[in-house]
Amino acid sequence: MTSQLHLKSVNKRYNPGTDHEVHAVQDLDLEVVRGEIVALLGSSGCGKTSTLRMIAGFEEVSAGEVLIDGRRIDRLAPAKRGVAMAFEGYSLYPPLSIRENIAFALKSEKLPQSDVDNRVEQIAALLEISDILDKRPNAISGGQQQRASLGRALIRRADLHVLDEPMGQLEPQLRAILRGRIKHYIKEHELTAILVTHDQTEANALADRIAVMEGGVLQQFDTPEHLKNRPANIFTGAFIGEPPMNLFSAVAGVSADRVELRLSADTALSYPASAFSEELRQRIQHDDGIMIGIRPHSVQLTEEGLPAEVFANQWLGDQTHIAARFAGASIVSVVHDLALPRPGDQIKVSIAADDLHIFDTKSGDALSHGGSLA
Ligand SMILES: Nc1ncnc2c1ncn2[C@@H]1O[C@H](COP(=O)(O)OP(=O)(O)OP(=O)(O)O)[C@@H](O)[C@H]1O
Repeated sequence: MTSQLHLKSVNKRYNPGTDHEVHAVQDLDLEVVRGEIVALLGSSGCGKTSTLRMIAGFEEVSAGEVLIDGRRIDRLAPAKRGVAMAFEGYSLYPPLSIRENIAFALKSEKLPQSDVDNRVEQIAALLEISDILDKRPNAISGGQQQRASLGRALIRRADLHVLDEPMGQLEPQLRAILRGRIKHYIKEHELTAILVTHDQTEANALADRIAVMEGGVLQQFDTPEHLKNRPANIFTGAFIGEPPMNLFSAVAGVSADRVELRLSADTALSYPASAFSEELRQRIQHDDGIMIGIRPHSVQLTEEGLPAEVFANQWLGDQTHIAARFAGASIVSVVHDLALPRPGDQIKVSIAADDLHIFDTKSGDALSHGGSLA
């Protein structure tokens, strides 16, 4: 597969050599293949916007290289990079109508006026801004401006589309509708896109692959499914998924026929040895510290599980989150009905070996998912 965007060991340092130096992006390697949608996801300050701004040319690369379609572009002016962008602050031209602003992006394609009109109408309908096409930017809302700016980017045929929090200012219902439409449009027109978001739902819905960043460091670059089922480390495990993964430190006891994972003096998970691969049994037996992770959706409430005491029960309209004291800490379970346990009730929880994620405490790296090595 051809890589359309290639970041090679890219670094961003703000205020280098001063007391205020920030190493915002650290040795970032990332390849986006042609036709792919990639989301940069992470909490505030993780370096995702700095990365996007370096690709677009609004911020210098401190070290490393950025290539688009095999061409090194990190020293070029933004307009010479073949990049179509929707950025907050990369504003619409105030004297032009929204229609003219969007059509302006097609100038270099030298199309007949009727084609320009059709394409503008089509993108405006997709983004639900048909009714404001003849208004000026200062006469419309922030959310409408954002969609106009997104329209101006998406209408172009560029080597790469760079979108910064493209739906950050829209209300949830409109976002949900537009997510599907925008994804379909990008795929239909075979565009390649990289976007920044701090919204997991948005990243999961739009992106083919998600780059999870924290502290300027890429934690994992993978499909939404793998991020959920095969998190590379404790950070990704805890960051991806709602409610967050339950995590416990544990001590492994491995005998010929059982594997015991001791979570506290009075709580241990016990499994037949055959539930874990031979290599994994060897590995956890010799590891000085492990953490085990269990997704709340995988914590089962059963008759024969380990005891826990409920302290909160939250019905969210389509599922219940039950929080209980367990192994000297707490555990959250998701149940898909209006579950009955109330605060103070005793429940029993079971965790299948297939649903366990095991991490090395020191490095944070995943050792296993569901009984076999990561
Ligand atoms: N112009 C700047 N000068 C100095 N430090 C900066 C500058 N821009 C960003 N930083 C710092 O670099 C780090 C990464 O910031 P960046 O904006 O890339 O993160 P982010 O993940 O996009 O956060 P957010 O979601 O809040 O925008 C942060 O510590 C931030 O304070």
